[in-house]
Amino acid sequence: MSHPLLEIRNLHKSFTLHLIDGREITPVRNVNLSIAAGEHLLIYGRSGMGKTSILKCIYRTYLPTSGQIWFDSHQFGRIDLSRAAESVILSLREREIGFCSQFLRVLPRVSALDTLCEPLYRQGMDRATAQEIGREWLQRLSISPALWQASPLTFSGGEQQRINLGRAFIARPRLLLLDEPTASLDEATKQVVIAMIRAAQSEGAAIISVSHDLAGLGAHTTRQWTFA
Ligand SMILES: Nc1ncnc2c1ncn2[C@@H]1O[C@H](COP(=O)(O)OP(=O)(O)OP(=O)(O)O)[C@@H](O)[C@H]1O
Repeated sequence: MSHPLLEIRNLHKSFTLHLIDGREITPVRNVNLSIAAGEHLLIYGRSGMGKTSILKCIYRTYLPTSGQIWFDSHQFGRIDLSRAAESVILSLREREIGFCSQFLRVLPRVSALDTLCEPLYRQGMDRATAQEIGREWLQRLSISPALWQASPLTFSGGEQQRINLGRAFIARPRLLLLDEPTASLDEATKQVVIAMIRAAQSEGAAIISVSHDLAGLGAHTTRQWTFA
């Protein structure tokens, strides 16, 4: 592999279950993996094993219990995401690392176009330019123009999922973390999403997907890792 963009060493994540006698569980135990630009790694494994928790540790939604997550940042050089300051993490999320969770968090009364463009607004891009890019993405995502000014709150599950993915992709992050990107999509929509992921990969993004879709998405990944 060429020089890794991300390198995880001995990652552990434990949770204390305060509501159940303070018991501790450690779903993420001694995880080591790395990924280079232009690669797509698929993490596969039984439900509840800790796959999503790995993505959340990388994105720092979760603070790792121990281990290191080295990221080769454009802005900050090689940096350990498990120890980086909050301000650094926020800046990386704005410019270098995208995350698509399984569920879209929608603000009421905000249109699909603005929901999609929000990562560009946050970068300081002017609204007209951002919306031009946003409209291109809505087209690419096969969202009907009749829905562009509507709130995604009223959208179908598959439409919400596409807006959610678009938000992760629109700022062209160098590292994309995708949690079940093809779940709950019909075949045609799944192909749209797979094409988007492949395009990001060919533009040099490193992608880590957590997915049960070995036959569909899995066929387009460069590596698969069974997490057990
Ligand atoms: N914030 C949290 N607090 C307590 N326990 C948690 C938390 N997040 C995850 N867990 C627990 O950690 C374990 C792993 O969860 P995780 O969501 O990472 O699994 P997964 O492999 O992604 O599952 P699935 O394939 O079903 O999405 C589960 O037992 C879950 O209940």
